Amino acid sequence: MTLIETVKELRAWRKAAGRVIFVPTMGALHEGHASLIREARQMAGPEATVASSIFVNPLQFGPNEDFDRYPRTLEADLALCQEAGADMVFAPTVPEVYHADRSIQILESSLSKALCGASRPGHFDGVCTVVAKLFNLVQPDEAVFGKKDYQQLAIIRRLVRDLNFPVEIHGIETVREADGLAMSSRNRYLSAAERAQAPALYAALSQARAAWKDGVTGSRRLLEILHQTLAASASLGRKDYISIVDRHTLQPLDLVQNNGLIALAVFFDKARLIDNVELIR
Ligand SMILES: Nc1ncnc2c1ncn2[C@@H]1O[C@H](COP(=O)(O)OP(=O)(O)OP(=O)(O)O)[C@@H](O)[C@H]1O
Ligand SMILES: CC(C)(CO)[C@@H](O)C(=O)[O-]
Ligand code: BAL
Repeated sequence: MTLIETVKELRAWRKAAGRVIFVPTMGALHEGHASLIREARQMAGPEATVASSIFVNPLQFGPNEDFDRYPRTLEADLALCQEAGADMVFAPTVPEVYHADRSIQILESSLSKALCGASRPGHFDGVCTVVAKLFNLVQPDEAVFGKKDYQQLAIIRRLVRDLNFPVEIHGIETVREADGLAMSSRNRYLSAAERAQAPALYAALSQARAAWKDGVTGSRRLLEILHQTLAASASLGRKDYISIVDRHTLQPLDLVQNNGLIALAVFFDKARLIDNVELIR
């Protein structure tokens, strides 16, 4: 596996790389990331190249967010990438990616207004800007993203459509701990007591999904079910949002016939955790 840290080296690598499948990350890698890289390896077969990136993107963090203390574990990350089947990892510094006097960025004006985007203003503009830059640098044929960050996946699909990036986007199922908690780099911020309560998020989402499968289609009732479970078993959590939306447009739904998404974000002190389930027949 090759480690590349500069744009110049990356450009040279790309000329010889053939078909590329790309997995962008912010590092602090876990089994969720490993599953994306393994999936990319599967898609690539022996012929194509699997590339990953590790870059904590300052543009997508708000002024009071955790950019400075975001975990940086490069050595362990490289070992995980190699074990999962990556051929190349691009791990640039911030000045390598952003010119100090940069003056152009991407703004998303629709899908980013709800869910996480509502409480993280500018976050998805930062994500779109860095993903566009990474796509221009790595020039992948296909790219793989996790459904844990469902809004991000929907916005990346829109980015590719609206700006004509020749990249096929794949969404991969969320990998969970044995007790249901969605794996996330930010789970390490949880205290023991918070970690014990955090599986309640997926338990509540699963209960609402089970009720929907049993015929409850009204969002109001589904949200009541969710809130009841969370009130009973996640007393340390503070809701940021819990919403039922169309899984493509991310617009709120009153009734869910098909193609719904229940998405939530809950703060446990320093850790803001997100999770979601699809309501698909
Ligand atoms: N549990 C998971 N299962 C599947 N994919 C995941 C999981 N967690 C993250 N991903 C995906 O990995 C990619 C990189 O995400 P990122 O590096 O932000 O990881 P993260 O663990 O979600 O970190 P954070 O806590 O910052 O959200 C994204 O496409 C994201 O959706
Ligand atoms: C897509 C991404 C790598 C852009 O910084 C990041 O938002 C992430 O890790 O999900
Ligand atoms: N996985 C999304 C990256 C972020 O929270 O900034």
